[in-house]
Amino acid sequence: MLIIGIAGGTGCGKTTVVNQIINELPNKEVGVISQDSYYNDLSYLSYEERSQINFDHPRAIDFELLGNHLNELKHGNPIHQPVYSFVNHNRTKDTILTHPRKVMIVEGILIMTNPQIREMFDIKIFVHADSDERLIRRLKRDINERGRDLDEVLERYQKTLKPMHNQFIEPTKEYADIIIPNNKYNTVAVDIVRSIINQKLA
Ligand SMILES: Nc1ncnc2c1ncn2[C@@H]1O[C@H](COP(=O)(O)OP(=O)(O)O)[C@@H](O)[C@H]1O
Ligand SMILES: Nc1ccn([C@@H]2O[C@H](COP(=O)(O)O)[C@@H](O)[C@H]2O)c(=O)n1
Repeated sequence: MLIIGIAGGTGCGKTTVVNQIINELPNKEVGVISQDSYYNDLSYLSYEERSQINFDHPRAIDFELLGNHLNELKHGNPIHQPVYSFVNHNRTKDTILTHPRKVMIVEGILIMTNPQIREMFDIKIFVHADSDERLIRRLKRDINERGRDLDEVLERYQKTLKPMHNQFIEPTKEYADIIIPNNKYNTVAVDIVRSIINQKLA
């Protein structure tokens, strides 16, 4: 199994790049794991308490479960990937049965901050977009898709997102084998990653 980690700040376009990469690849051969599925289970907190959590700090992620799941997949076993609700700030009761594939892509802002997880990646990719571009995209996406309003996104950006990005996420760029510039759609970089995957699948 080839495991590809794709990191980068919020709004840099990780999900979009992953979708572009897997588009046109046989879906029985490539699987995707999202770090968002591995936010800690916060069922013991009220909604108000959950909304105060710093979701951009590495301790917000259940890396133990993510590591166990990647190990299971490596050993050929299926996993039950949790499903996350951004609206409720919590895991749902649902899971997605995820089967091992020849190529597994793991994407998320913090996946390269954890040494054990980082070591599991055969290829490490960092998607870069400038912070103003990321903020604009994040605003539009969170308002349209994640049930947020303007003040909420801007307050989170100033209080946690920006400092956490600078402290934890941006420094992981140094671990990357490939950095994808993504201020604009980057079809050349996507084609290169897809051809690496095709070589593995051949
Ligand atoms: N290169 C790009 N140019 C313009 N908009 C983009 C680009 N890549 C992604 N987007 C848009 O930005 C938003 C955030 O992208 P997404 O892939 O969800 O980022 P991430 O997963 O890194 O948070 C989405 O609405 C997406 O359509
Ligand atoms: N309940 C939550 C949990 C996380 N976030 C934000 O999601 C961002 C990571 O997801 P991307 O798709 O943007 O990579 C992260 O910056 C968290 O602030 C949230 O808003 N609510």
